[in-house]
Amino acid sequence: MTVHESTAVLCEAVATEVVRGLADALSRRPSASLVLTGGRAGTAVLAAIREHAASRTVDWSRVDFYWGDERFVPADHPDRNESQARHALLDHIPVDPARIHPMPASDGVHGNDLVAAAAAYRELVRAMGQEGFDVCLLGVGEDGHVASLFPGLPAMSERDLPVVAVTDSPKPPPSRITLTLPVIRRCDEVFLLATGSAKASAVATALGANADNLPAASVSGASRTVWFLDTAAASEL
Ligand SMILES: O=C(O)[C@H](O)[C@@H](O)[C@H](O)[C@H](O)COP(=O)(O)O
Repeated sequence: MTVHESTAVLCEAVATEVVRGLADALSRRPSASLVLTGGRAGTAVLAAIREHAASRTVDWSRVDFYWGDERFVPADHPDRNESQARHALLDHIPVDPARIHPMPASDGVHGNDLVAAAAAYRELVRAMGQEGFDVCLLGVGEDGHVASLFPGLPAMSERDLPVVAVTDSPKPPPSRITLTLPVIRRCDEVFLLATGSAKASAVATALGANADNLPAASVSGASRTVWFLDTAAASEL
């Protein structure tokens, strides 16, 4: 766990760790993979990566970009995590377009068929085999959700399928696609992001003795799990 005095300092710290993790993976393999998250903190981290001095040390053309979750809305809808990620980072670094793997939109090849769209992304993730993603970013919600895994909802109980459809998200919009716990737990490094006093209760619960099955308390990386907090989000620890 690391605590930072401001969101800007937190984002710089996360950017440093993401760049390090990707560069390390690329030193060992032909490609690396990064799972992006939606939300304000997740998007601010992407902008920090864009501005980061060491960002140039990463051969971005060898990085595969996936999403932890996505809102099932039209591709040009402002709610799309993909649009926000492209604006904050992907449009500004030398990526290989074929290595950007957005979750389907509701006006894509699967039309408004959320189940088919989730199944298509499931096959994409399955094609990775048993190897996990290298780095996974997860914003933490006020209720302790991560990705589109919400407390007590069915997606939290999925232990087989790596990707599922969500139709009952308490955080609008209701229809989403999300990675599930088993595939998140195969990620090598998981970085959880929480800023602001509204997250303080969820953070304290997730890191406390009675986390139960809070989604944010249920995820971990295969080799490393780091909580990045600002002082407000850490204020109830
Ligand atoms: O698609 C989404 O809504 C996000 O993936 C979601 O999991 C988000 O990361 C958290 O709700 C935190 O969002 P904030 O950082 O905006 O509070």
